[in-house]
Amino acid sequence: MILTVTLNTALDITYRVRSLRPHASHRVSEVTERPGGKGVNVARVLAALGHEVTVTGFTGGATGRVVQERLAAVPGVVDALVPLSGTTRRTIAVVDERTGDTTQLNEPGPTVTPAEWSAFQEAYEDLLPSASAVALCGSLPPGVPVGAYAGLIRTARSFSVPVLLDTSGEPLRRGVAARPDIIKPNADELAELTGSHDPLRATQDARRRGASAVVASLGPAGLLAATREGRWQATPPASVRGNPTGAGDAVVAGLLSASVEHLPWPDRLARAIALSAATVLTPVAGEFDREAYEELLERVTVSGEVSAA
Ligand SMILES: O=P(O)(O)OC[C@@]1(O)O[C@H](CO)[C@@H](O)[C@@H]1O
Repeated sequence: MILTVTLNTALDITYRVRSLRPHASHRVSEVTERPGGKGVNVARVLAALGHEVTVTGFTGGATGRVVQERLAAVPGVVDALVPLSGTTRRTIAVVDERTGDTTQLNEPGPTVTPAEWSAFQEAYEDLLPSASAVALCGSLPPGVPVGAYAGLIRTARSFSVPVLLDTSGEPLRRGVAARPDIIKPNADELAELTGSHDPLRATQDARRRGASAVVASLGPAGLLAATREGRWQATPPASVRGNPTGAGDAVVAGLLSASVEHLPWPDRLARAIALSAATVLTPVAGEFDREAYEELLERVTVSGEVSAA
């Protein structure tokens, strides 16, 4: 199975409003609720692609129960979430129907006690022997040490399980130094990590800092990958309009799915960018339009060069 870790799970609430304006009161035309947090979205996409997936991280309180009930209804996803005395957070995405823009409000999440953090690390070690790959995704809730991902990467390596890290800020910086197999920053996260706003330089710099492969998601410009095997850029056939929440999680799912199938990098990137674009076309994170995905996969462009041996 593929293991996804979401330490800060969430109940993702999406509101659609006619037109979002600061200082105004709004009527919500549609509300959707989904189990979320980045690794949960990754798991839902992987399961839809036919992979066996186990979800771990923390869950607690009434919101946590809703997240678990909703997850139980997703075929192919096994729930291995660790209980928490605090309450799982909510995130709110507000979609402006007029412009299609999305505004995201993410709660910080519940405080994790040292005993709960230890319980999680034990559960994680028990899951690793059955994992073909692990994805460490999203923000850290209060109480979890800032070097948490670095530690989880080292533990995965001791079990010879490849790791993809998708986070930001200091947890990303420390995680990169622990030498993950893949990181997937967006342009801002990459610039914050390296201090460079030139994506080409920044991806190379992030590799020098410890990541074996760097796949930067550059929004409508697609994906830029720097790996040991070579460098590539993957672009969708045309820019797609819709809800971008979860587009990065679909990239992670595509990369993991293709890497456990041992596909070459250009195929991994093609799958990732097609899934990401197909996710933008659906109104909520963690879901994608399969027909659109298959059609986009035929038309994505991957250009680049293989490194000299
Ligand atoms: O606060 P984090 O952990 O960085 O991000 C959380 C989150 O906004 O990311 C997903 C989209 O990628 C949403 O489903 C989710 O709630």
